[in-house]
Amino acid sequence: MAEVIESPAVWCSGLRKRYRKRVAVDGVSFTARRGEVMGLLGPNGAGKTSVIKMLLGLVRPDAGEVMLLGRPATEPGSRARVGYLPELFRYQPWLTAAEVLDLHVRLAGAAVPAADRRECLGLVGLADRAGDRVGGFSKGMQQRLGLAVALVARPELVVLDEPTSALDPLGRADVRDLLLSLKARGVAVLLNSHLIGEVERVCDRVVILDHGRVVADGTLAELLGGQELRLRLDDVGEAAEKRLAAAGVVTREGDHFVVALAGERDVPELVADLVGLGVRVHAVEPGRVSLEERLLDILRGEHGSAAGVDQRAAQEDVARAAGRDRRSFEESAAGAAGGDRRSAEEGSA
Ligand SMILES: Nc1ncnc2c1ncn2[C@@H]1O[C@H](COP(=O)(O)OP(=O)(O)OP(=O)(O)O)[C@@H](O)[C@H]1O
Repeated sequence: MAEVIESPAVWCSGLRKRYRKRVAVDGVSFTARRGEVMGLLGPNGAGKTSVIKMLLGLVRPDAGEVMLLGRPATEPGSRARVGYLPELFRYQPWLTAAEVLDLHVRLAGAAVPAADRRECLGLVGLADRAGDRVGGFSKGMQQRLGLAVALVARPELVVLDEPTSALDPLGRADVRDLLLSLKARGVAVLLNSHLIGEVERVCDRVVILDHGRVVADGTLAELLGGQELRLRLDDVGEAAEKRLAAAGVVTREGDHFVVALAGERDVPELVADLVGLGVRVHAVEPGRVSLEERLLDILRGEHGSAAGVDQRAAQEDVARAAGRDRRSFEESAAGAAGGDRRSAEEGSA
């Protein structure tokens, strides 16, 4: 029997966009698979929203091709199974939340039973506000409504441009659960977010953009590399040092030994060996390079380079050892996220 190969949720190749003299997107290519949550990361102005808008036909690319769910994005029908939450969202203030959903269901030409529409509002925590006018909604409630709009027609691909920018921590946790439940149902999600912790928790794969180019593309495991172990030890003799070195590359951080585990995953055996060699073991903590550290590493390596780094070089770059600077990119980026707003084409795909 012939193998059925499912088309990717998103495939794009060589996307370019210039706004007057400014090159916003400079040859972007990537693939997002079905049932995968893919994160789009990068600093302000990197081109993330421009890429998203080109994928959805809201901005015309100067060059490049896009396929959505196996169909060329130039076919209007290719967006029928795509849900979209734009970065800047505004809904008709005179309509109720339920009416906004009804309108979008009609625009999508979808047949969604009333019970499913109500359920969708419930999913985003707006069940008891269905009959209230949107004009009286807080920003976070409007963003929740935007999520319902993106999800109501049961899309196979959901594109979310900063879906939690207006949400409180509980709302963010709700969205995380929502994304995981979409993934469990085989829905593909493309997520643009500055909240790196959020991306790290839910994404299978990450594409990092900088200056309009892809500077890294891979699964979290590929980007973050192997596991680290932090051990607080006393009385480490020569034999114990050798045993540690056999487990992986060892660095010292104060009274901690940090071991980048090279294949060895049997931590209890390592600890037992160390104890056997007379070492006093005070603490053993798992550690992994965070996506935030990796992102900063990549972006710092990139800035100022004239030619940009190709994806393979970038991936080799990210496979290198742990990041150094622990400044919170998430906080600074989230704070800056509201800073560079332009008029944007809005709407549902
Ligand atoms: N409509 C537009 N007209 C002119 N320049 C634009 C327009 N849209 C985007 N740009 C420029 O293109 C570049 C990329 O912008 P884009 O919004 O895609 O970045 P982003 O990565 O989404 O940024 P942010 O994280 O700040 O939302 C920026 O330099 C921006 O000023």
